[in-house]
Amino acid sequence: MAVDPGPARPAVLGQNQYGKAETRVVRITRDGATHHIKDLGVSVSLSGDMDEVHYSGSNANVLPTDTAKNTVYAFAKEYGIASAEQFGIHLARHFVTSQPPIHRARVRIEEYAWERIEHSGRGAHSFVRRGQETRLAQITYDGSSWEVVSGLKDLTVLNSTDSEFRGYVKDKYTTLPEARDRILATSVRARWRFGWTGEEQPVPDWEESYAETKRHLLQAFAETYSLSLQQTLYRMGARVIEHRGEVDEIRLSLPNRHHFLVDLEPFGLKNDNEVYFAADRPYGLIEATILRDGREARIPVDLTHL
Ligand SMILES: O=c1[nH]c(=O)c2[nH]c(=O)[nH]c2[nH]1
Repeated sequence: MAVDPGPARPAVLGQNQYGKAETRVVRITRDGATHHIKDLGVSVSLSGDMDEVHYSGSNANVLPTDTAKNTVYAFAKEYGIASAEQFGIHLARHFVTSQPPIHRARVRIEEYAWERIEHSGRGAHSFVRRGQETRLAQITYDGSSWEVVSGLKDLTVLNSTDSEFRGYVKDKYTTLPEARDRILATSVRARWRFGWTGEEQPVPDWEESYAETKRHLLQAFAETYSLSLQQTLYRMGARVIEHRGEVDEIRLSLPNRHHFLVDLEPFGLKNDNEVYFAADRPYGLIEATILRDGREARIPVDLTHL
């Protein structure tokens, strides 16, 4: 008897693939007080004998996309991330050789590069994202008086240790575990207003002032042992006011770019503060103005429109 060819299909399945896109994995490797960071967005696309899941809904050949995500995290722990290419080769080989229905795996990786923040504090666990910031300036003149506000946005920084968050209010909706050693990461958005209002006063060296203000923001971030992002924010602003006499006021808007430890216990692996999931939203948003004592606050509260 001839094999049943199944129902005639007027609509035939063409190319198909599936997987988990943009798994954000941050791998910290600790070499004593010197930390190394790898930060990747990994997208896995698998294809092979996948007709049935489309035609009949049978999942018998389907490795869940959730498993693809878990594999990325588990491999980051077990094998480390020497390079994006090596990590991708490892993953692609795993999917094709361990699952007979999967014939092809494509792994696309975006790597976000970090540089160390040079500073005089202890440890080497402070990083700034390469590509860096956009500089901003706003100048206002009414015929007699000047107001200059400078600033920056998208200056992304990360401390892989020396950050805690504990002792906060707990109500019946609080589930956040206290953290004694967490990653602290943010994209700095800042505006600072100069005391200079007119030509009779010496004009600040704008280029030097920008470079130094940025340097102080970075150094304060790197050198503060953080009990909260609020405390770090205050230290960043205060350091600018303390060191840059030309600046009267600074406003900082700091998104708390949460990095959650991945639970690797289900795979029999211990996560010793090594593998993190970098969440993009929602994020905490911590904002404040720091003023030279006696000066007036004039920078708008909402920095998005300045
Ligand atoms: O530094 C922090 N400040 C907070 O106010 C806060 N809230 C939260 O959930 N995590 C954090 N972290």
